[in-house]
Amino acid sequence: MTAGLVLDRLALRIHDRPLIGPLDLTVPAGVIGAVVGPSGVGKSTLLAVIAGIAGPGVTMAGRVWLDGTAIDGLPPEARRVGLMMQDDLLFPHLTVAANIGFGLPAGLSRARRRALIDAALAEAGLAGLGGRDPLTLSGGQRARVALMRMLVARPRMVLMDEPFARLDRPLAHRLRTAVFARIRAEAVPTLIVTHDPDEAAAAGGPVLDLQAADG
Ligand SMILES: Nc1ncnc2c1ncn2[C@@H]1O[C@H](COP(=O)(O)OP(=O)(O)OP(=O)(O)O)[C@@H](O)[C@H]1O
Repeated sequence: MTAGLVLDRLALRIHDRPLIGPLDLTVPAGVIGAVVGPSGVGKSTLLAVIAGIAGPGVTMAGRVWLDGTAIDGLPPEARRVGLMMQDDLLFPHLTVAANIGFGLPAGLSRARRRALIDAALAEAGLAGLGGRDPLTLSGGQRARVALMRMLVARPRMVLMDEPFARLDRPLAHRLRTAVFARIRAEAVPTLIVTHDPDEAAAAGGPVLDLQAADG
């Protein structure tokens, strides 16, 4: 069994048009791989296929393995993917604490939920801000809420689509360093879509450079 995420002769089509692949990639547990390539080549679609949330026009051949199990036939909720996107998509009508709590499994006691949320807030440097409306936070703070919401769900892999692209460079750099360290500590395989060569290098794992599929 190969621990981690394995794309095995994965090829994607959009309706009748080949989009990417066939390609192979192995991202071991605790390693962050980067997906790069020109705009429109299919980077976001690749992540959506791995997560099981691609639209009906997208078809795939090949297999997606996670820790030795083929996950490509599983419903998205069974894949246990943590997603972080450019727009962090925090729920504006929920408090910061409730946004993080949204990632927690059902069935926990109130006290346990509260303890986990407080620990996540403290880790993110947001202690005391749990009652705030997300729209009153800075971009960097919102990104940290999105990270903690993802991590409290204990994902088995992490997929990030330009999560820092909207932040200014110094902040993006600081946040990226912290997020990468935190994700490595979770020891899950991770893929990040990026246009930034520095970010791909900082990820440190394999780089998947997508080019337009021929024919
Ligand atoms: N469900 C769908 N139906 C039809 N076309 C789609 C669908 N999903 C994606 N596409 C098309 O597939 C192509 C790849 O899109 P995708 O967003 O994956 O590219 P990308 O490499 O992430 O681009 P960018 O770097 O600009 O974000 C685009 O031409 C897009 O319009």
